[in-house]
Amino acid sequence: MSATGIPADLRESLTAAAAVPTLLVASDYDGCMSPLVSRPEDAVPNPASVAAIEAAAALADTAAAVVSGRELAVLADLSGVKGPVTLVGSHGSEFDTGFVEEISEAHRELLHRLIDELRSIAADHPGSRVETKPASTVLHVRNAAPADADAALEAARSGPARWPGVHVTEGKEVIELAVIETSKGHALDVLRDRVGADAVIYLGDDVTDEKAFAHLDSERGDVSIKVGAGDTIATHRIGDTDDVATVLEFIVARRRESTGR
Ligand SMILES: O=P(O)(O)OC[C@H]1O[C@H](O[C@H]2O[C@H](CO)[C@@H](O)[C@H](O)[C@H]2O)[C@H](O)[C@@H](O)[C@@H]1O
Repeated sequence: MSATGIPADLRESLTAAAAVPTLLVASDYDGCMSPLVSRPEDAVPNPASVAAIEAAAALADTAAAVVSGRELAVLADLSGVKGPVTLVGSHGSEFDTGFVEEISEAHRELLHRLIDELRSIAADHPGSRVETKPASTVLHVRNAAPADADAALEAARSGPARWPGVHVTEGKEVIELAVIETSKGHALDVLRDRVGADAVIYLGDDVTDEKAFAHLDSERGDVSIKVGAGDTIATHRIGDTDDVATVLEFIVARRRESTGR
């Protein structure tokens, strides 16, 4: 998609948002800034998206953020995105100042039990693997044969996902079990308040991004953009990670025109 290929209604919404006094532009990482790949540690970002989000953050009265399910330190490492872009990890619960909810000893103890349990499920289903993060653990089945993937996910759903205190999110070829509640929507509220944004633009592709979309309001000028297929409450949709770069570049160009810098 070239800039001229951006759907007319989305161009109109982005142009209006780019003209507000203070703007926040935020994107998800995996599936938006970075194409989905087999191994989570190989998820490198699209350089054009990195350049555009950094350019947005450098503009007057404009803030930019990447809000990801990744652990914050891993997000910083993998994305290579530099300040003044704000990075938020762990599905909106991990800021550079720490977690929005304190991770207690009881949380840590539960997390260890969850990791042990998911590792034992993964061992029984070839091709699946376990990712660990400070407040959650993820069972990945992208590289498992379909029957193994289904069986591994079902074992997690009917087992540790039902334990008390466990917060479950099913994403793209994953089930994630967290010991605290997470919300990208809450993260956007915090960022909006922090910078006093008059409008927020957010791009996301996965289930946890729906919580972010739910905190946006097109009536007040916010723009929600779903990337790829799947049900969504977002008001706009684009195709893939290349389109994300195109949209971010379009926002920067329009914002430059409207701020005159
Ligand atoms: O909120 P996001 O930035 O989109 O992070 C969501 C999860 O992304 C990662 O998993 C996904 O991407 C992997 C690499 O492309 C892919 O292999 C996997 O199937 C996807 O579900 C990450 O590993 C998770 O920790 C994030 O929660």
